[in-house]
Amino acid sequence: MATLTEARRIVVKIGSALLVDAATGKLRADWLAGLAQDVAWLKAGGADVVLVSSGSIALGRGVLGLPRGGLALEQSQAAAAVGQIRLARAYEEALAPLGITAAQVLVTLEDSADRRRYLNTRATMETLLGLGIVPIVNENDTVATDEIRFGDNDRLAAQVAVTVGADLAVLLSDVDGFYSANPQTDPSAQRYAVIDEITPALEAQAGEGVSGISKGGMKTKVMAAKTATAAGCALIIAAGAQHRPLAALDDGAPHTLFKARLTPASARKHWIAAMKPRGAVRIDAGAARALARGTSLLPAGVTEVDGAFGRGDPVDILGPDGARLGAGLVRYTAEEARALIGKRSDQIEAVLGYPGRAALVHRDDMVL
Ligand SMILES: Nc1ncnc2c1ncn2[C@@H]1O[C@H](COP(=O)(O)OP(=O)(O)O)[C@@H](O)[C@H]1O
Ligand SMILES: N[C@@H](CCC(=O)OP(=O)(O)O)C(=O)O
Repeated sequence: MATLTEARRIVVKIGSALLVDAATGKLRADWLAGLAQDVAWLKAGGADVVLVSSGSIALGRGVLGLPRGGLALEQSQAAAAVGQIRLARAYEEALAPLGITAAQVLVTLEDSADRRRYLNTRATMETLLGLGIVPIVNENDTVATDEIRFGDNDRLAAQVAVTVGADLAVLLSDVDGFYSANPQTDPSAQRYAVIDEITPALEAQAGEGVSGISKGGMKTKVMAAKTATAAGCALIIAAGAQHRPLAALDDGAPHTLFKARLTPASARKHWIAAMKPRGAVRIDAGAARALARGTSLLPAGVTEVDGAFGRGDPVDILGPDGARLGAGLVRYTAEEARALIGKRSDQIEAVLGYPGRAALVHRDDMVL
């Protein structure tokens, strides 16, 4: 299990109520400065950090002078457009003094449902993290219609955690964990410290939020925990309102930990193995030996390509005798793969007319 200081890649979700003062509609800049220190501390310990931050609507509605209470979809989208620019700037200004570069990433539900967009998002996030940058993710509220919305950043955070293969997600909230009932309305509610398995009975204990500027309450947090833990990512719900909430968590502040059910790598392999193949590549004996040693599949070892697949699609990997060795996500279209049969890596650019990638199927995307 990954605790805060052991985790290698951490997604932290920040709710609107933490970042924006409900009474004034203003950003809580001192709190954000503390959070930036927490991020710098985690990065100094060697972790990659992704922030999923709500607050665009809460910030924007203050600027636009919109009344309290529910907003029409167009109003919240307009508020998000105004608020998001301020939100991104606030993170940039909080992180820059600590030598950390922030990047803004706005996504919709479709970006995780469509495999190519999903793989693209993943590649971009990987590049950003490789450069030491902290991506600040939010839903692209201005373009997302109701049907294609997450609508709450709890589930978005879990999706981001799965996408980047995080081993820990932390949902910072106005409550310090998951209780047997809503503690704001039921004083006898008890906080769970550790949850190994999310049962229907447990799920039924999660209620809506009551704070007014937040979305989803505990229901979406438990749904997020289900998504994350099934993909090998532990999830913590903790209170975020205090100064430096992550340092406080490390000092033993109360929280609820949902344990991961698999490692991120094994969860990914389960996912790949379960996909329906869109084609097949046959490989030679040398390539089969190389794959068994754990290397990626290069075009040089391919002898035949079947099917009409696109980039990122699952394909079967067949041995020289046609026996199925495994499956993987292919990095080229069927047409490109055919053109690359038997080619060395230094010939790829000449064949395709652009540099391309060395591996046809990367070992992280392969299950044997
Ligand atoms: N079983 C529960 N345990 C804890 N909090 C709960 C529970 N059921 C409902 N809640 C409510 O969920 C709220 C947290 O969610 P929410 O208001 O959406 O905050 P955030 O902005 O962090 O997403 C709590 O303040 C509480 O009112
Ligand atoms: N994307 C929306 C966030 C919606 C949301 O989940 O809010 P919250 O419950 O405060 O985390 C925004 O930036 O306002």
